[in-house]
Amino acid sequence: MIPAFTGEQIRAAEAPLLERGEGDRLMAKAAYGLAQHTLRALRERNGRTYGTRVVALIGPGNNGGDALFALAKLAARGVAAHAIQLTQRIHEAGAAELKRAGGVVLEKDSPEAQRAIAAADVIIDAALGTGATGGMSLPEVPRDARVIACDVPSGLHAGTGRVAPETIRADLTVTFGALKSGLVVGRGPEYAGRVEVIDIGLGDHLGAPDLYVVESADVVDALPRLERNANKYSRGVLGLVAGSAQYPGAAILSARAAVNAGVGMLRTIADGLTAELLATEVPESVAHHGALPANLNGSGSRDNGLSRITAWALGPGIGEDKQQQANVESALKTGLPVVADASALPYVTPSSGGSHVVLTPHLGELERMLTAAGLRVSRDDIEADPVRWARWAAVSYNSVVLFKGPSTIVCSPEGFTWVNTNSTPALATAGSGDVLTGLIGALLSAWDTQRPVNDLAKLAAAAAFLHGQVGIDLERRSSFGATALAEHIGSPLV
Ligand SMILES: NC(=O)C1=CN([C@@H]2O[C@H](COP(=O)(O)OP(=O)(O)OC[C@H]3O[C@@H](n4cnc5c(N)ncnc54)[C@H](O)[C@@H]3O)[C@@H](O)[C@H]2O)[C@@H](O)CC1
Ligand SMILES: Nc1ncnc2c1ncn2[C@@H]1O[C@H](COP(=O)(O)OP(=O)(O)O)[C@@H](O)[C@H]1O
Repeated sequence: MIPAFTGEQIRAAEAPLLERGEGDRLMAKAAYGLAQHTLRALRERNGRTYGTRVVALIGPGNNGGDALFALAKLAARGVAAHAIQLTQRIHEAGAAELKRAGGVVLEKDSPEAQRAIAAADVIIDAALGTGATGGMSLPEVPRDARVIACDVPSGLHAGTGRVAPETIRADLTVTFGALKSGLVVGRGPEYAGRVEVIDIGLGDHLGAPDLYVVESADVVDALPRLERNANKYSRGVLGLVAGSAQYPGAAILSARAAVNAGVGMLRTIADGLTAELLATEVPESVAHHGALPANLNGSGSRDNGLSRITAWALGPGIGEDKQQQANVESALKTGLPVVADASALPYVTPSSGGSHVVLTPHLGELERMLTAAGLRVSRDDIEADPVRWARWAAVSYNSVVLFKGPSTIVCSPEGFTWVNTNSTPALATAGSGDVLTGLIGALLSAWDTQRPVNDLAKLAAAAAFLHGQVGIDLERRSSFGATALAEHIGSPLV
């Protein structure tokens, strides 16, 4: 897990060091890291560093200071180093160091500045750092220049990932002290490009992180182990309430994903066309036709095998089907681990959530969930601060909330947050969420309900990582749809 922090948290960690007079040392480390990555970008782009051209956009604060010291180091290596002064005041010691090293400071609107920008191999964006959220006019940057953001792209909110209209897209963000949350959620990944973290020695001063980014090692830890003496029941039996006359395909996708993710047994609850298709397309599934008994925990379920079910996956493709809606309600009453998606989400109420419940809304569904919980929130509000609203949902529904999107945000009701950025826009295809539901369902069917809810949230985040990894792997070969995703969903598990 990679810990990520808000801008406020980073500045709080920095404060005692600044009080001890270590500000210059921190800035020197940041500048060194920025210079090293700029040299690497120059070598990649131009095959050399000597004689190349770097322009830095310099704002009024320490962010500009970092870049001025970095430019000075580049100038000393034979790089033509130009600082564009965007504000009346810039970091004085940094500007002096740059001039001493042979670099140049240019006025923002001067013809020299425009020429320097047009000829730049690399542009360093150091207008604003974590101390600001935009409102500064920035020059246009040429398309063929590499853009490196200093700490954060200027105007990007380091905590939320919200961007100002003028924010420039970077190819690389060199960030200092620790990863910032805003670089991995919201619009952050789109604007930050690749992110490199430079250790500047904040170490012990950093408190508990704002959130964690999931890595492949976390996935290995989170997945259930296959025991030598396993049998199909001990591996877990997933009850899948999915599909309707209108959307039978969603049930097929979820069922296929659950089977390929290694569920011990899949019980599908469906009728009509969905049931017929499941019988041929997913022969591993064991069908239950007709309505579920309203009281599944009562006597009578043993005969039809429903009592063997260890977890539920609810919602893909049930649409307006009344019987399937009633089945969702019956399944929720069992108190078994549940993943609820799509049309099942409205049946989870703020009081019926629980520590074994994973809710998987996309943006529109999250908005509806929050509204149903009595919170006044719009899509725009959620997009401006997705972590905040995913947390509100997790707390309001006392459930794990996995908020799907380009970055998937997973919150436990205890306040911990994990983010998956291991994904590709190729996953934005109809049915992709149904596959995720099947995968989470398969993992949940083997879930030990004695384990803490935070571990359940980690499991859900691991599922998002796997789903993303399969998308990335498939995309390398060709474009793909949800059927291929379901077909390969187990591939990173082996
Ligand atoms: N946090 C750390 O551990 C370290 C931080 N460093 C750098 O320091 C940065 C934070 O420094 P600062 O707090 O000085 O913040 P910034 O460099 O982000 O600048 C904020 C300043 O910009 C002004 N400002 C904001 N919006 C403006 C606008 N639209 N037009 C004109 N001026 C505007 C503010 O009044 C404030 O003075 C970090 O991003 C990082 O680059 C480094 O020096 C190394 C250590
Ligand atoms: N731009 C994107 N980049 C990466 N992943 C995405 C993107 N858009 C959507 N996804 C992922 O694709 C899946 C879509 O799920 P969902 O919205 O429920 O679709 P559906 O209901 O059609 O199955 C989610 O896992 C989501 O995280």
